[in-house]
Amino acid sequence: MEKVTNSDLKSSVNGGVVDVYGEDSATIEHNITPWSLSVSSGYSLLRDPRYNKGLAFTEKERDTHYLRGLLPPVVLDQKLQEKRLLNNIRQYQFPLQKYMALTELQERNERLFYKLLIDNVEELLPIVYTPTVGEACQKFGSIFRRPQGLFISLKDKGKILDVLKNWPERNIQVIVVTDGERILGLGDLGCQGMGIPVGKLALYSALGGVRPSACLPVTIDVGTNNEKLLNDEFYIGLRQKRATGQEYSELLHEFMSAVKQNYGENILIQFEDFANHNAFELLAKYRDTHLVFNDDIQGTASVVLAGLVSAQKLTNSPLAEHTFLFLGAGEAGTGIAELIALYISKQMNASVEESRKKIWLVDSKGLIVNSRKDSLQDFKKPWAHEHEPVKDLLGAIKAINPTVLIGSAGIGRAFTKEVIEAMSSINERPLIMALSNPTTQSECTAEEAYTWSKGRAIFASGSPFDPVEYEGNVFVSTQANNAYIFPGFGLGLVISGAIRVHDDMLLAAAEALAGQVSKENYDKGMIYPSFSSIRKISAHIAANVAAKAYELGLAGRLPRPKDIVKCAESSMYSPTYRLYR
Ligand SMILES: NC(=O)C1=CN([C@@H]2O[C@H](COP(=O)(O)OP(=O)(O)OC[C@H]3O[C@@H](n4cnc5c(N)ncnc54)[C@H](OP(=O)(O)O)[C@@H]3O)[C@@H](O)[C@H]2O)C=CC1
Ligand SMILES: CC(=O)C(=O)O
Ligand SMILES: [Mg+2]
Repeated sequence: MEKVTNSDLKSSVNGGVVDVYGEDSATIEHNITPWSLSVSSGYSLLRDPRYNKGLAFTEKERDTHYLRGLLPPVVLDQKLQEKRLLNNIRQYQFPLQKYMALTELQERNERLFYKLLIDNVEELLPIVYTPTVGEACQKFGSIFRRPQGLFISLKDKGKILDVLKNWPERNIQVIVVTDGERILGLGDLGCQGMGIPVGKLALYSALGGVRPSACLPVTIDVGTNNEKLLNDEFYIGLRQKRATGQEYSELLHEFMSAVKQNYGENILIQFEDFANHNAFELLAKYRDTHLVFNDDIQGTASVVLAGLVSAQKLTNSPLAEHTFLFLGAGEAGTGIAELIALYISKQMNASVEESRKKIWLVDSKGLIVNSRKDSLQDFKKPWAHEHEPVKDLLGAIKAINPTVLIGSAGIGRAFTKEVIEAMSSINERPLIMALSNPTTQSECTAEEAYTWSKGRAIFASGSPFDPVEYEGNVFVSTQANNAYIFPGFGLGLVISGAIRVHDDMLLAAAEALAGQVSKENYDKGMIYPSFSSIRKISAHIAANVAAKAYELGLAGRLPRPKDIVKCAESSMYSPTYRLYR
């Protein structure tokens, strides 16, 4: 097995660009940033989240690093610190208080934050991620304490490269960027969408093992059309309507160019929570020139496909024999539909066009059918099949007889009792996914799915639900959430030095995830593995993605490691404290 060293990562991740900020090559005409390196000690060491260990500094470290007297006498190990923090977090009544406490910890002692998150992932994921992160974004202005991530606004036009240079870390491997227009199913939250890239990148490190210092959250503020926020005195963003058209695309283009110029060819840019009209366009525009990945379109597709592949064990019928119906034909809905069609086409040796025929989508105007084709957005057109118009979901279920129902409309409680009953009357084991986030927008609860289907549904949801007891049986639903995919997917791109994302990598990631579902999981009715083993899962996803990158000739990091799973595992960030000399 090849050992991954920091210098390997440095040269491959930045595409060989080591003089990142052009300081060495700068001529007298170029402006440079006067960054300087210094060794942290004393009071400033305690205030540096990356190196602070709080009460865990040893006696020797306290002597060497001028900490005597700045800490009380006790020395606690990381385990005890973790226990104390968990106790404190559990005392808070409201999830938002827990979110704020965890954010403060991240800002105070980064390694302890990640240790706590990794060791208690099932308990804390709903806090740093959906559903609580949604509430945090809604109230971001009021709870704002210290800025996290990089804010780029219309005011920075022409200066985005300089803004990037203000970020203190140089060896960035992953950027998650949003413009805040479609935050979960909560709509336009403008600049307050920053909670999402921050949360996603926390998962990149905790779940996928990408070093926190290599992660850069970015929010591009082009205004907001959310009147409530525009009138909110605590709103943190630009107080104007959203820029659109040329003004929008020029700013985004400047950003995309500056990122590549600053960090090189191998920087991964994950688009997150853009409204669909921009999301599809940005992906199409940059997928051939940048290492880009749209989490809502592609990551969601991969995670849902994994769940469907894994569910074959419970339904006893191959994917090609299913009929799929979606409520919601946007980024998530059409992204998933397209990957299912690609998967089936490969399985059946059929064309993608042929494979699309068993996949139907409903949007706000009803079933997508041929007679609507002229007025449809481009990304919906492949799904316009020959059928008479059907106005609503229940009508579509009756007309199409689906075996799988997937909710991706962001409309809470759209899977009514009638909908679940209709699915249960057609299928012995109806497969139902309520993908919309946060919990308020979920198409139905786990309890509703199991109760209304009389315990027959195979159910997964975007946001988590507690296990449900129904007629003496306990049903454990799992999360169909792209959080299973993007951390390992990104790690796979990073360790292989990939230069582009290919759809076959999404299939490879889905197969790796499906392969991690155990008999024990199936016995409980789960179609995804438990999040408690997510680092192992991520290593397998990363390995499959990296292997695909090598196979497709898209990997820049040569030679190919012999054991890619081990390579992925050994590349993962560990938050255990280090000793300071
Ligand atoms: N679990 C997961 O991992 C993920 C979950 N999601 C969730 O999926 C949801 C949708 O996201 P996304 O696809 O990006 O959003 P989009 O805005 O791209 O798509 C929403 C779709 O829902 C349709 N819709 C809206 N209202 C209704 C209605 N009343 N009846 C029928 N259809 C309706 C829209 O129709 P029209 O086109 O006519 O306007 C559109 O097709 C969000 O809640 C998001 O949180 C997203 C990504 C990942
Ligand atoms: C999970 C996610 O990416 C979303 O709901 O947008
Ligand atoms: Mg998203």
